Amino acid sequence: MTQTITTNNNKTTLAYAQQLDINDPLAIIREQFAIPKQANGEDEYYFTGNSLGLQPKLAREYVIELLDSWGQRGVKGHFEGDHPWMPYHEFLTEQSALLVGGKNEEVVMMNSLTTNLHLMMVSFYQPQGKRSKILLEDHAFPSDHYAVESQLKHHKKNVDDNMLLWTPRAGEELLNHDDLYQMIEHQGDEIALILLPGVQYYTGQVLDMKTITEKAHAKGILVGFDLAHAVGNIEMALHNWQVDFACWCSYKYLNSGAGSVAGCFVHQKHSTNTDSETQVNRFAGWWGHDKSSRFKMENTFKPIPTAEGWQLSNPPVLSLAAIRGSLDTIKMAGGIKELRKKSIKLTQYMTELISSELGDKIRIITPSNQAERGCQLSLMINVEGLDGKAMFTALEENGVTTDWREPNVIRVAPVPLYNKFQDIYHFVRLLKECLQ
Ligand SMILES: Cc1ncc(COP(=O)(O)O)c(C=O)c1O
Ligand SMILES: Nc1ccccc1C(=O)C[C@H](N)C(=O)O
Repeated sequence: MTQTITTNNNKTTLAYAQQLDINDPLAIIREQFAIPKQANGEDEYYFTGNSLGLQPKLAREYVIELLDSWGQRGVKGHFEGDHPWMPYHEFLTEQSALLVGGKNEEVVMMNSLTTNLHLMMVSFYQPQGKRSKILLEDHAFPSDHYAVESQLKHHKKNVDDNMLLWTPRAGEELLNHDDLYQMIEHQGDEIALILLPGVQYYTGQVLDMKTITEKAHAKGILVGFDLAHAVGNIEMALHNWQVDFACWCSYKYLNSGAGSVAGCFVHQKHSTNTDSETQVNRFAGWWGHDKSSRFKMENTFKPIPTAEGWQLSNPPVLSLAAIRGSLDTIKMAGGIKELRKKSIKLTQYMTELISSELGDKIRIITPSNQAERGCQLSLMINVEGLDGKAMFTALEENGVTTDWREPNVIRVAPVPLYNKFQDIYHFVRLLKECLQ
């Protein structure tokens, strides 16, 4: 396709995007990733790090290293080598804690996201008397809905009466925090748990986790966050915000491969009590048991007094190896602070280019304020007779990978670890051509 972008001002030229790439201190990190190719052999314009992140070369290297250790050592690999499997999850703790702003004692990589949501609700959804409701948002990722609904049923609670939904106002896509605060104010003593995303998967809206937690706690409500779209994307301070728990997956902005092991945060205030009568109840397994006596094979569960005390099984170490490779790559880039700096520039540039090149043909439903959005922009096609799904397909045929989410949004996420400013230039150019 020819380049049809107009050059009425500097920002709309390819040269401008090239200049941004030259001045980008993180540009070199792209080389640490495997970039999928188009049929013509050129790099894809990949914008779906919000669904599945690209493969870090270190992830591959560490997985192969682990396979070799298994091949060479057999069972002795649990205890031998540079990265023995027994404590393998511990190699991930420090970097994971930095990503969510938790203490090392508050973070553990284990299980999968929805599994962890369930385990956390077992511990932190304890309906008592009229305080029996769970508040979530109406458009929460379906898995979260199903998890909440099944937890209510598990407690023999009527779902319609006990699922409280925070819904955008009529005709709006974004959630209005004032509406949530009103619900907390007026129905707070009926709510046992608030479970919300850190970043909403459909609109890309960042929620004010700090204020939500404060307001909920003032009414005696526990708060958990699903950070699938937040971790590795925005900066967080879960410990200081006093968040009770959080769960996230590692295959989006954490680039650890499909279905890779997930993360979990449990605030210190809930884990230090190991008294068998008064400790926070949980579904327990041997990997959560005190490490020094784990192999004594005794029947009394003594939880590790940290988030690790919620582990069930010895983890799939091949997956942990991929996560370690990804976390080391993020560290190489300078951590989440540096990623966020570039991310803000990428989304800002994309917003400006869409606005100047496509005007009102595209409506960005993601908040325009930087504090309320991360990498992802959610686009609606605003042209009579053109449907978004067809546009998504046309982009795909031109080497642009985005994703389509029903009912009518194309999600694009320029990711600071591996996206170039030039990717954005080409995305807008091709979108413009597809729209014509
Ligand atoms: C917000 C959110 N919650 C839950 C899930 C489900 O995750 P998993 O399949 O890893 O349990 C996803 C992604 O698939 C998600 O984006
Ligand atoms: N794990 C997957 C497997 C297959 C297809 C999509 C996913 C996703 O992760 C979707 C993502 N959570 C989303 O925000 O849409």
